[in-house]
Amino acid sequence: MDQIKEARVPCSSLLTYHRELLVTRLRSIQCILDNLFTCGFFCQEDVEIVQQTATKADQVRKILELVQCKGEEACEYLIFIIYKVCDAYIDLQPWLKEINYNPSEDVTVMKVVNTDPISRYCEKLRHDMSRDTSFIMSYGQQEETRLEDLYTDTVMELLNDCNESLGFLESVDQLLGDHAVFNPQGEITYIMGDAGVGKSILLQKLQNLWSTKELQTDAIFFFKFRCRMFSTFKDAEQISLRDLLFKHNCYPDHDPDNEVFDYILRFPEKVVFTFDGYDEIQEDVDLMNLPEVVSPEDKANPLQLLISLLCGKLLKGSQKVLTARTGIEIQSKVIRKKVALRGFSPDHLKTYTDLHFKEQEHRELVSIQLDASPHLWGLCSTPLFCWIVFKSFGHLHTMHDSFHLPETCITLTDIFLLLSEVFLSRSATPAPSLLKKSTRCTSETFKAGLRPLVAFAKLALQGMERGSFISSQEEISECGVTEEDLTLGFLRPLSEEDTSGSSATFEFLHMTLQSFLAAFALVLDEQAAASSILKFFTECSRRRKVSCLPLDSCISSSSKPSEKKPFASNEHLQFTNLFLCGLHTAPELILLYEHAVSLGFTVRYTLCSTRLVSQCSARQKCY
Ligand SMILES: Nc1ncnc2c1ncn2[C@@H]1O[C@H](COP(=O)(O)OP(=O)(O)OP(=O)(O)O)[C@@H](O)[C@H]1O
Repeated sequence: MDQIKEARVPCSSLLTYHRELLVTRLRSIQCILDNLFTCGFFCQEDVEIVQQTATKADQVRKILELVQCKGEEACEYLIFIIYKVCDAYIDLQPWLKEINYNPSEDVTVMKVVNTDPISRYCEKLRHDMSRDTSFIMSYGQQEETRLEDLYTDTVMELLNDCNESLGFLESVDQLLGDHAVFNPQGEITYIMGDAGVGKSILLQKLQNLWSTKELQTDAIFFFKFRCRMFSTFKDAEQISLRDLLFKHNCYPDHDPDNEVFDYILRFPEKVVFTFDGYDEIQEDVDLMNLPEVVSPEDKANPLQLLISLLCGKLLKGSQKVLTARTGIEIQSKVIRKKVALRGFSPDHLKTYTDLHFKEQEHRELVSIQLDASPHLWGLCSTPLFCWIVFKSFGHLHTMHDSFHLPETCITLTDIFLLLSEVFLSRSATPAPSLLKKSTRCTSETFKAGLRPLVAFAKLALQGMERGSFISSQEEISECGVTEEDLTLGFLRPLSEEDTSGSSATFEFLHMTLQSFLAAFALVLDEQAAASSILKFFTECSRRRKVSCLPLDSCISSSSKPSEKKPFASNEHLQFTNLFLCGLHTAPELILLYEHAVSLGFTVRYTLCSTRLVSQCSARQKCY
């Protein structure tokens, strides 16, 4: 052991011998100064001497000079700082390997505090990411569930460029790995799936795993975006890549020299991006006529920045995870790996049931009903619908001591009517007493909740018509939704990162709920012309063939869609159409119509039922 110690090259000699390399590669001077000062090797005057030196290279020269004057222990400690804060001194890690650096026992007991802006920023990112992803946002502003208490794996099928199966992904932490990569040149991991199948939650899980260092990746930066945010900027608005990353995620503190952004530009492979909901992009910017963004210093339209990032024209080498609804085509040459989400398998559903219901008795009751109804079972393989069904089970139990869904409750329209009933009953019914539960009376709940229901439905329809999933406070008030109504659960607040504006904005709990309520509004609208109820049918048949997205126009010269579309996909409109079909037979609606008429509403029930049935009977099987 002593012999090994004697054989060591003194650290002061190493600093002399490799001086030139250190001068060119040593960055993050402040962290070195902070630690040398805290450990007593440098006094305040030494620190000031270094800080007053003009250039970075001269500052390093000064540090080396001073450290060498302080003796071998100080030199050894300097190298130890470089070794310990490896993220900040990434350029010097090969050098440590080259000199076969191994810290001595004496130095390892000394403390090194990481005050490097890059490492501090990574810590801040992880901290914020953990805070933002630890809960599943649900039930308006009132209830939140811990992600770890409810997250259940879903079936994740790996596909090749021809959409042939390459097997299944076993767990989310392997998502960024090399398994099933069909195109190593591509940089996008593309996740697709139907509405409510769990794409956003999968990303949330991925982000949460990264925040706790459980994800298999050496990425130290993680930026998350919802694609719809890119459509909320004004056409002429231009921002820099730096602002896009920092203002819409988290800002680096104490970084006067812009070291964090420089680092990101130098090491893009250390960055992971998630872009959720590519189908939600409103393509009303003429991308073909915008100049390509290739310089990270240039300001550009945010949508253009997004496309440049996805195509690898900006931050080439960074890893991108992109989600979109099934049916959105993206060229294979930019895709590295493709994953199709297929929802809960029977085993997943069992796990989810166990997580959702704490009482064994409840679990059994739910399982019996699921087993008895293949249709309900089918709906529950989609996590969103499963969540609604289970919430409704819970509601029925709390309010009415019943644990049975009505026999009719097997279509998606029924499920959303039940959800609406659950929401509306929150204001209509007083808190249930422990001893005496009220009797469930659906029609009474709907009657009592007609005013807020009509207001939410109007808001949903207006959003659909102007092509938006986001509502401002003013729009909400204009439709007659009150402060109190907001607590029912139909809407949830959007975080500032998801929008470009600063005032409060809201979205419906899920886009399918907006589609459902829009259908509701269509059948209740007393003003609109009779033909308007079918307007989305016409819209959908007109748009069916258009499926190109901005990414296509960026990476190839594919023809530009001829029409201006409010959304890249019109699935939300199709949902509305299908809900219209479903609604016309719902018994709750018949009662509600009667009530609405007695209150002076003119409703189109008869009209819509006759017209829609003839138009859509083929499509309404499960709606
Ligand atoms: N893996 C999961 N474990 C538990 N619950 C889930 C899971 N996936 C989804 N959910 C439930 O379903 C709801 C909807 O999921 P999510 O928003 O991720 O769907 P989506 O595929 O992104 O839908 P869309 O395409 O409409 O945006 C979640 O809020 C959550 O309650």
